This record gives sequence, C-alpha cells and structure tokens, in this order.
Amino acid sequence: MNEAADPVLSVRGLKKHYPVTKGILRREVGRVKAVDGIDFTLYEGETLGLVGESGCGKSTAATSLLRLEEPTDGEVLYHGEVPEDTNRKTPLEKLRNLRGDDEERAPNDVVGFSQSQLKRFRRKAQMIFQNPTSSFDPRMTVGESVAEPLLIHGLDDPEERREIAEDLLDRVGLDAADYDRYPHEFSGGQKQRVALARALVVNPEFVVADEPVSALDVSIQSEILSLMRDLQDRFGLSMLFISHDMGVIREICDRVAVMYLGEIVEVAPTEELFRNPQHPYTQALLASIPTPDPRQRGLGIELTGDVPSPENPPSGCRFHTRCPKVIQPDDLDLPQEQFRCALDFRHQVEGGDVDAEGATELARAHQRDGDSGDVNRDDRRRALRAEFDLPDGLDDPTAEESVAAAVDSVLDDDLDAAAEQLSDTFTTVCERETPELERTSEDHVAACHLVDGTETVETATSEVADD
Ligand SMILES: Nc1ncnc2c1ncn2[C@@H]1O[C@H](COP(=O)(O)OP(=O)(O)OP(=O)(O)O)[C@@H](O)[C@H]1O
Repeated sequence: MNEAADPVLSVRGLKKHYPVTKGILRREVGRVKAVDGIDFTLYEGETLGLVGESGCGKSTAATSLLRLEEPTDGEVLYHGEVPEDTNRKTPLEKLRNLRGDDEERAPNDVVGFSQSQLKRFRRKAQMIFQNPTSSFDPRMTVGESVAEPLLIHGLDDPEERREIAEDLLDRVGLDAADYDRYPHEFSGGQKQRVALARALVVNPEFVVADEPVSALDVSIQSEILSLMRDLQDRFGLSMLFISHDMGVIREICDRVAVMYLGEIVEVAPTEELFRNPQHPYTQALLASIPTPDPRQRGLGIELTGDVPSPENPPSGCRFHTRCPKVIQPDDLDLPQEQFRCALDFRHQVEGGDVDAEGATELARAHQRDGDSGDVNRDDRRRALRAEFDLPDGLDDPTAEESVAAAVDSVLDDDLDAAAEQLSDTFTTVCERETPELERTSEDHVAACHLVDGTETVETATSEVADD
C-alpha cells in the first residue's frame, strides 16, 4: 500500500450483537456476538481483504459498517464529506438522541448519520454481493438495473441515465446493446460484471465486495478479479474485499485483516502475511489453500473442527479450542499433537459430549465382523482413547495418569470427576488470558501469546499511523 495514502474509512470498536430471545415475550436470553469489537482502516486506493472461515462475522462487519443493519457499538469514521444537516432527524433518530446513544459521536461517524446523510453516504459506498442472480430484479432489463441508482440519486433524464449505463456496461466488458436484455440471458460471470457496473454507476469512493467471486466457476473467477483490479485503478476506488479463500485474497488484496469469531487477529500487507504469517489461525488458513503440487500438500497445520458458536465464544484467545499450537503448561512435556488431543478430550468431556454408553458403541464399532458384540472395559478404554487419537501411554507420565483416570471416570459415567481430572492437568494460558495485539514489524500486527512483538498496540489500526 502507498504509505502516504489518506484513510477513507476508520472502523473503531465495531460490534454487532444479535439478541437471542425465548418465549412469547421474546425475553433476551443471550447474544450472538457476530462482530465483537473490530478495528481497521481502509486507505485511499487500496484493497483491504477481510478473510476468515464461514461464520467469523465478515458479512456482518460489512453490513454493519454500511449501516445496512444497525451496529451495536463502535464508530465508522468516513473521511470523505457527507456531514451537514445533523439536526434533521427522524423520530427514531430523535429517540436515540434522547437516550444519549449518539451524544459523543463525531460528525463524520456513519453510525450517527441521519437518513438523508446515509443516502448521500450510500452513493459513496457501494456493495457487491456473492450471488449475482439474486441481486437483480428479473423483470428489469440489466440496463434499467444498472441505471436505477442514478434515478434514486436524482438523475431524472432517462436519456442521460441510459448513456451512462451503456458506457458502464461497455467498461465492464459487456456491450452497450446488452442494456435491453434480461438477467436470465446472462451467465453468472456476466451478471457479476453487470453488478460491478451498477455499483460503479454512481461513481462511489469505495466498494465493499462480499465474496464477489465465490459463486463463480474457478475459470471465471480470475477474469472478474482482474476486471475488478482494472476498474479499481481506473476509478481510483478503495475496496474492502471479503473472502474465505486465501487464494483469491492473494490475487487482489494489498493488505489483509484476518478475522476469527468476531475479532481481527492479524493484519499485514498481503505478501508479508503469506510469507510470514504470525497467528496460528492465519497459518492454518494458508495451509488449507489447495495446491496442484503433491509435494506441497499437507505442509503446515491443519484446521479442523467448526468455528465455535459466537453466542458463547471461548475465553482468552478465541482460537484456543482449535489451535494446533495451543501452549502447554510449564509442567507438561508432551508432543504438541498429544497435548492438542488431550485438550480436545477435555473440552468434549466438559461439554457432556462423551459418556459410558458412547464408549460402548465406539468399542462395538471397532470390533471385527463376527465378534460377539460383547465388549469389556479394556475395549471401551481403547476405543475412547482411539476416538481422540490419544495413544496408549502418553509421553508425559502426569498427562498419562490424568487421561487414564479421566477415561475410567467417563466409563463410570462420572463426567464431573473426569472433567476435574483433565482440567487440573490440561490447562493453557491461551484459555486464561486474552492475547494483546503485538506489532511484529512496522505494518504487521497479530494477537497471539506466541507472538513476540516489538510493542503492544491498542488496536489493529495502529499497524500504520493514520489520521
Ligand atoms: N440476523 C442474525 N441473527 C442471529 N445471528 C446471526 C444473524 N446474522 C448472522 N448471524 C450469526 O453471526 C455469525 C457471523 O455471521 P456472518 O454471516 O457475518 O459470517 P461470515 O464470516 O460472513 O460467514 P459467511 O461467509 O458464511 O456469510 C454467524 O454465527 C451467524 O450465524
């Protein structure tokens, strides 16, 4: 990225929590913390990637910062123009004022914008969605769809609208004559070109593209990415590019913010991130990129299991429940995989997901054909350990004693005792303490206890001194 570039958008402590309600009175019983306090800055002319697995909160971050849905907390400072008319409030906005919700808001904070300010902001900030088919009204010609934002923003002359839309269709690699055709006549890739034309027709300052190529064939993806790069240069656009696919991110982004379970865990320039990833989550995402070279396959660390529920995120480092590099306590000396497996066993026991009956079923499943179906205690012990890849006789005697005792407690259906035995032995700082963001080089920050940075920074935006 150009270091001298000005910020277009600064996101500070953005949160979006969805209430979880119960009963006819819809009593709030919990909150889905889809986005839980993220910071980043989008600079002029750059493409910033937001990457993470499905469910990490990327789309929610996008819709919240554009106020397509109301954020729960945080600031989104827009450094273009917009302000004016802060006093013309809708009744809902007046109510928010009375509640003091936006008392302290900066005039350029999108979260405090009135409806008329939002309308002007949306002209500057366009969004492109994953599925080009559902983004179009099948009854409108693609030209009408492309021209529609011009009408919304006050361009009344139909001839002028048509001229601008035809020009845009041409620029995205379609034909001006396509103006009068209908969406069903176009392929997925062509429809995404039309979506780009529609986003660009109001001459926005930045575009939020949410998985814009994920629904397309791989062969078409590169074409659209290269078109996006080309349009970005020609229109001087900034772009927030959301994807779960590290390969796609590498092709188009200047910098990358890695998101896990509602938080940003690492930010770095793209090449630096690929060359020198600091966070084990980033390392795992990189290891999952498919490669045609069989010698390269299986290198790095594997990402297993699902993203935990954002309703009840893990304490400390949120990735600790899946992290292959989770830190052992000082008094244990286990091979890393064995420690990971023992922790997985502990979490499943604590979650009530293992019991004596389950162990019996596992042992039966392990029996060879023709066996009687009777299983003894040793069979069940072995099956339970095998289920968690816990070898007979762990390399550390304390660890072995704890696992053996916990396995016996599970077989006695005493899960409380098993959980206690395991939690006494298999603890980790990653679960107890939330890692701070550490700067590892001038423009690279990561939040992991293993990262030994040169300084601790307040927010992920500090990776480059801004505004
Ligand atoms: N309206 C909603 N109500 C409750 N929970 C929601 C709502 N929208 C999203 N979530 C939850 O918030 C979390 C983040 O979802 P989000 O769609 O932002 O993730 P994502 O990283 O964009 O994933 P994907 O690529 O699958 O869309 C998920 O657990 C999702 O189930």
